[in-house]
Amino acid sequence: MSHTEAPIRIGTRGSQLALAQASEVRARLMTAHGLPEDAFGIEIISTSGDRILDRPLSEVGGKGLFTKEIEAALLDGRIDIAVHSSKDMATANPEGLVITAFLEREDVRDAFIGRDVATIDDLPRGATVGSASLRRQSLIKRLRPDLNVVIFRGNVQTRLRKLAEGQADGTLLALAGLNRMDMASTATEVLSVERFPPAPGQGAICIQSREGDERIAELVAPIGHADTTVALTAERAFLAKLDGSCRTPIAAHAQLDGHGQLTLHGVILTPDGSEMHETHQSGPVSDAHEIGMEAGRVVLSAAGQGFFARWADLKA
Ligand SMILES: NCc1[nH]cc(CCC(=O)O)c1CC(=O)O
Repeated sequence: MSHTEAPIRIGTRGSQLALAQASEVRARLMTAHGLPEDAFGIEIISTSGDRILDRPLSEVGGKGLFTKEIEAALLDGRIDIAVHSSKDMATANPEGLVITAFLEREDVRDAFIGRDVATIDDLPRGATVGSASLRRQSLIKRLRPDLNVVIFRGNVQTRLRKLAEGQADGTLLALAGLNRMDMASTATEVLSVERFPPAPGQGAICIQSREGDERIAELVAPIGHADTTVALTAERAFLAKLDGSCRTPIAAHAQLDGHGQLTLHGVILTPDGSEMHETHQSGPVSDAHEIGMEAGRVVLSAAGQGFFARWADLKA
């Protein structure tokens, strides 16, 4: 069957993971509406996050790095739908764009990938772990202060190549990404959410469209996932509360109990992992945003002014 209308253009990064996510969105839209594959076009857009590979994400500008160029294409009308990893999105939505839906979350946990050993505990003293994420660097140093952490930038395939080449003894990746690329067997250890709390939004695909584009809003509505949306609302509110005031590592994970209650685990750490402040805040799912804000206030006041000042010293 061939489709006569102009294809709906889906914008995505070109990494294998990004393409897997865009294909999943297309497949879900095809199923939801009985549309053929050629009703959609996939447009690859290169982002600064794909091009700048020699510096940690926090130095290059952090959030927005993997989304800015795709959002510009959406605003310009070069694409109709943007597909992002929610984890890579800033908390402020650009003017003229809206988050149309979050898809049902994949596994939220991080995985350890060891070269010669299977687990973090089995790494020899002083072993090297590669990661570009401040959160992962900090959490692994907290577990194993003896480890040497090096910056690992690039997409999943690049990082796994660096690991295979011996640039590190282990690395950390989102299990969601590995699952989406049928690479779950690459993980040698799956890390629990309490021991290794994930990034806000980890494992959830986000769809963005132009404000007022009702055709796209209607098309996308059936593939949105209500529980994921609630969880992401809480996690992103926590991030928004902290974002303005610091660039310290942040972790957040919201869980629903199936009876209308949500619990958010929110965490901030120093980059060396020596100091951590965390809270669990619960309430009705209808208060997701407020629960996230409250968790942010709690960890901010527990950390105190000195927490951020000390980190400024560390950076200098
Ligand atoms: N820019 C990195 C990025 N953004 C989203 C994911 C994983 C997939 C997800 O969290 O949905 C990854 C790779 C990783 O952290 O291993």
